[in-house]
Amino acid sequence: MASEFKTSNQSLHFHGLEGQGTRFNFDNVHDGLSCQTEIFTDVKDIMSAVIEGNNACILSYGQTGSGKTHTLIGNMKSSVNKGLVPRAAQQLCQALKEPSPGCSLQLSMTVVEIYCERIRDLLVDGINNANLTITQDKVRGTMIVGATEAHVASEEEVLATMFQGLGNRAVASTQMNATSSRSHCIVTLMLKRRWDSTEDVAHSKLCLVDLAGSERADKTHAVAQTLEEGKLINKSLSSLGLVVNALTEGKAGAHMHIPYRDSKLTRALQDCLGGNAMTTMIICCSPSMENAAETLSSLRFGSR
Ligand SMILES: Nc1ncnc2c1ncn2[C@@H]1O[C@H](COP(=O)(O)OP(=O)(O)OP(=O)(O)O)[C@@H](O)[C@H]1O
Repeated sequence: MASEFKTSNQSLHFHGLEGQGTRFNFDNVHDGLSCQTEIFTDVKDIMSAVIEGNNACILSYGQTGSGKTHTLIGNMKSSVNKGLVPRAAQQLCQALKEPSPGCSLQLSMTVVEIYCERIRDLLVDGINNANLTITQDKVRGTMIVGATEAHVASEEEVLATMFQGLGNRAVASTQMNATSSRSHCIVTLMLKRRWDSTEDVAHSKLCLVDLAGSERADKTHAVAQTLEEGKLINKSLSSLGLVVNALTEGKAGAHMHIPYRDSKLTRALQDCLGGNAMTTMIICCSPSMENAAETLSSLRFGSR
């Protein structure tokens, strides 16, 4: 049985559980009939910000199987159903061809995952890179030390690199999704701008984050390793929520400590979440009544 969603452009009335239902307001709300082109339109300001030199982040949040990877990657065989990463790649690669006068642009990318609070470079095989560290570079901002940086110049190169990385991602079969993502996967597209006359450089980046599923352990029938993974996933998602809360309250005027260092996820995304960076979180929801409790929890997370 399906949960009941009544949606308008910016609000959603969710009536999946007992009671009167709950209304949520978001910048944009899409139902099952929306296509990927519409979702990309919602993030067009983010794309402009990155091309103009700011950092940005798009996070895909939701329980396992709710469509996070679908939203970011989509169906490559159909131009209508391509996800956000190929669309962002296309737009950034187009920008490479149209630099401002006296300026040149270069694009590079990293693909990493955070699995059980350990950062792994997905662009190399093997376990030697299984616990990379994070540093704060004076010029480039938050960096993952030792992550392979691939130079890319076309959408095809971005996608080939991304799929090479995704092939190495940690997945497990849970009761809710046969190939459930058990890690947070971060695809970072980095734009370097260089002025010919002064040789000055400026960096901006877009982090596209496929978060691990926010499921409850009892629903997935998780045992041992999967259960431990689940606990760490939930802990890091909760840290993300606390950082988002602190940033929102900080904007309201209070001088808040932002707990970026409480998880690898928030530390890795530090300069794409706060300051002048633009952040969009996409909350993916299951239409099934069976998942109503998770859906409500995801909607509450997104409305912080
Ligand atoms: N809006 C959609 N339209 C068509 N198919 C979808 C949609 N959302 C999800 N799916 C399909 O549902 C399945 C699960 O989706 P997906 O892998 O994106 O979930 P997920 O949230 O990333 O799960 P996990 O956290 O377990 O990795 C996939 O086969 C995907 O193609």
